[in-house]
Amino acid sequence: MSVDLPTGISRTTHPMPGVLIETEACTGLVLDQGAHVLRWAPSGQSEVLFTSDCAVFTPGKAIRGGIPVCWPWFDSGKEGQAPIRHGFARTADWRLVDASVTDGVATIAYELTGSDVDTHGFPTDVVARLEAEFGAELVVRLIVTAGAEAVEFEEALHTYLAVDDISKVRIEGLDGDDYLDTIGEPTQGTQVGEITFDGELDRVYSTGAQAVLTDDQRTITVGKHNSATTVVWNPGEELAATMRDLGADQARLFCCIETANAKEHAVTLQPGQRHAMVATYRVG
Ligand SMILES: O=P(O)(O)OC[C@H]1O[C@H](O)[C@H](O)[C@@H](O)[C@@H]1O
Repeated sequence: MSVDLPTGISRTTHPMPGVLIETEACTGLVLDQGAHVLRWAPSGQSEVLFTSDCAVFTPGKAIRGGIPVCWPWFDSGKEGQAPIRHGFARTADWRLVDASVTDGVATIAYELTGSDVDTHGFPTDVVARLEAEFGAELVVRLIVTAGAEAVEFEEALHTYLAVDDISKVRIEGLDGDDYLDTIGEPTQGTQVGEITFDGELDRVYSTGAQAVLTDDQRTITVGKHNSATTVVWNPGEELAATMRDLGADQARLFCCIETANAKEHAVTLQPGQRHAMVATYRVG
């Protein structure tokens, strides 16, 4: 099915096939691979999403930046059983099914079903839909509809936010929330006050709250709905130096705040049931 594109939305092949959004409110880019939102800049703002200078744009390879969609598993899965780390969705080719501009807001919708990809044993009749609304705010919805059988999955909108200098970043909103620190042997903790960064940080928070990131330049608010997990990640210079698609100098330029349902917050749907997880991004 080919989708008619209204003014403000056009096809692109750079850096991979996808759709480009150019409206008065913002610019943006979504790639067909992974239904991957790679760029969003509201008018008057610099790019909100980070992309590594060393990111690899090769079909079938994960992309270091933007908003990778992790589904139906997060990391190595709830019990470490995932056949593909972070799931198959982020490297699969999704189908563009809708594109519209209403009241200056551009909306893009992609779908992925079991006939589009090797699901590695995950039920093939489950449908994943990614909707992204590009305006002065960015709204991203991951909507999953179960097929003929009950299904359990994890999910994350693995968002790389561009920051000026990670050592100056503060994240508010998670004070008092429990987390699993996944560096080395996992340990439980409870957040006290703001999150700040001094080297590698990798935590899976149990929380339904919004997170507010501030650096010297601006504030980015990540709101959410139907999400019981927030993952906060920065690899720090040492680990980043070992990652071919990142590098030591890039680690200070981003912070991941991931709207998710992972680990004990995995989602179970009964046959035919639907679940929509929503992340919203606002700069100011
Ligand atoms: O390198 P990737 O597979 O893209 O994963 C990148 C990161 O994703 C999440 O934030 C995990 O919590 C981290 O442990 C992981 O390193």
